[in-house]
Formats: sequence, C-alpha cells, structure tokens
Amino acid sequence: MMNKHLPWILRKYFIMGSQNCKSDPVEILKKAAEAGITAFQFREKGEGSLSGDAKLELGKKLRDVCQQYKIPFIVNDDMYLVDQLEADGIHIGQDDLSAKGLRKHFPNKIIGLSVSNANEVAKSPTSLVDYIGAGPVFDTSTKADAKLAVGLEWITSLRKQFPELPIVGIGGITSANAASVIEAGADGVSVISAITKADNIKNAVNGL
Ligand SMILES: Cc1ncc(COP(=O)(O)OP(=O)(O)O)c(N)n1
Ligand SMILES: Cc1ncsc1CCOP(=O)(O)O
Ligand SMILES: [Mg+2]
Repeated sequence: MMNKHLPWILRKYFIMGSQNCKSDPVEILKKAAEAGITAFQFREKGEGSLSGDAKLELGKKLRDVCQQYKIPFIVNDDMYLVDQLEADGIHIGQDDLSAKGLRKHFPNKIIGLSVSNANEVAKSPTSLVDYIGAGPVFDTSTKADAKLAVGLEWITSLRKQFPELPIVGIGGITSANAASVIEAGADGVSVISAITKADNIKNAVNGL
C-alpha cells in the first residue's frame, strides 16, 4: 500500500493505554499532541488495563483528542474497536489477526505490522501493510512479553530489504537514542514510557 504521508505520520508515534499512565491518559495525550506527536496508538493491554465499556469510553475520549489535533488514531490488535471508534488504522503483531483479512475489511485504513526477525519477514505479507513496526530495538520493561532486543542492525537490514516501505522503530526508545534509530534507516520512532513517564511531556516529545 502506498500513502505518501506515512513516513511523516510515523515520525513521533506515541502509543499508550491507561495502564501506562500515572495520571489522566486524556490529559497526557493532550499534552503530547500539543507538543507535536504525529500519530497515536490506543493500546489498552496488559496488567491494569481497562476492558468492555470502560475501554470503549476511554478510546472515544482519546480519539476525540486526536481528531481535535488532526493526528491519526490507530488501534492496537482489535478490529471491532477500530470500527466502533472509527479509527484511522490498526496495528497488528505476528500472532494477531491476518493482514490479508484485515486489508479486505479495511481497504483504506492504515495497517501496521510488527516484525522482529527475518523469519517473521519471510512469512509476512508486507505488500498488504502500510508500515512495519521494527523491534524491540532496545531493552524495554513496558511490554511483559516483549521479544529480545534486536538492535539498530535490524532497522538497517529492513531498510536495505525494503527501500520504500515506511518503518517505525519501537522498544526502549528515548530522546537519548531516537536519532540513532532514524540514522539506522527508520522513518520514525514509537514510544510509550519516554512520554508517559516523562516529568515534562513537552520536553520529552521535543527531544525525540
Ligand atoms: C508501532 C508498533 N510496533 C510494534 C508493536 C507491537 O505489536 P505486537 O507485537 O502485536 O505487540 P502488542 O503491542 O500487541 O502487545 C506495536 N504495538 N506498535
Ligand atoms: C508495544 C511494544 N512492542 C515492542 S516493544 C513495546 C513496548 C515499547 O514501550 P517503551 O517505549 O516504553 O519501551
Ligand atoms: Mg498485537
């Protein structure tokens, strides 16, 4: 799929759910949007996360913030939630829904797929997705079942293999190492804790 805006959309891609936040997620997203994030992924998942109506209600509020700031709103894993929230896209991993089925259901939405190694790339329909999430680039404690860190070499190797495919790095990315991810060949960086745990969200976003 080809969307000429994707490389820019992926530049500062913020991901979170209420389980990542010590204070109101809506206020955290507003501050991040104000500071210049270029995309947002609603990932309400893992210990302490909301479900059912509470998840849907939070999703609506976060989607409204994204609409207000004209930031693409992507949903993690759940295609029903994509429909319910009229999201701009969905991000899936290797063990989630099939990209083929999703593309059929969502011909015009953004679809992102995680790839962590060459085997995963070999079995992935990369021509059906709009971007790939590559990582974890560095160690992360945010995702309990994260794979081992793959390093900047993984970004370099993906960029060589896919000169045109938008790539976003994920995992352990902070203002101290974000530039190295871009230099390795990514179009952007996706972060959770670099923003949700920041004392000053404006500085955190600016530093990416
Ligand atoms: C941009 C981006 N890249 C990778 C992931 C991880 O997706 P996945 O492997 O499906 O793991 P979960 O996030 O579902 O736990 C992501 N969410 N976003
Ligand atoms: C969702 C996800 N997928 C791979 S690593 C990760 C967590 C990234 O969180 P952080 O930016 O805090 O390391
Ligand atoms: Mg997933």
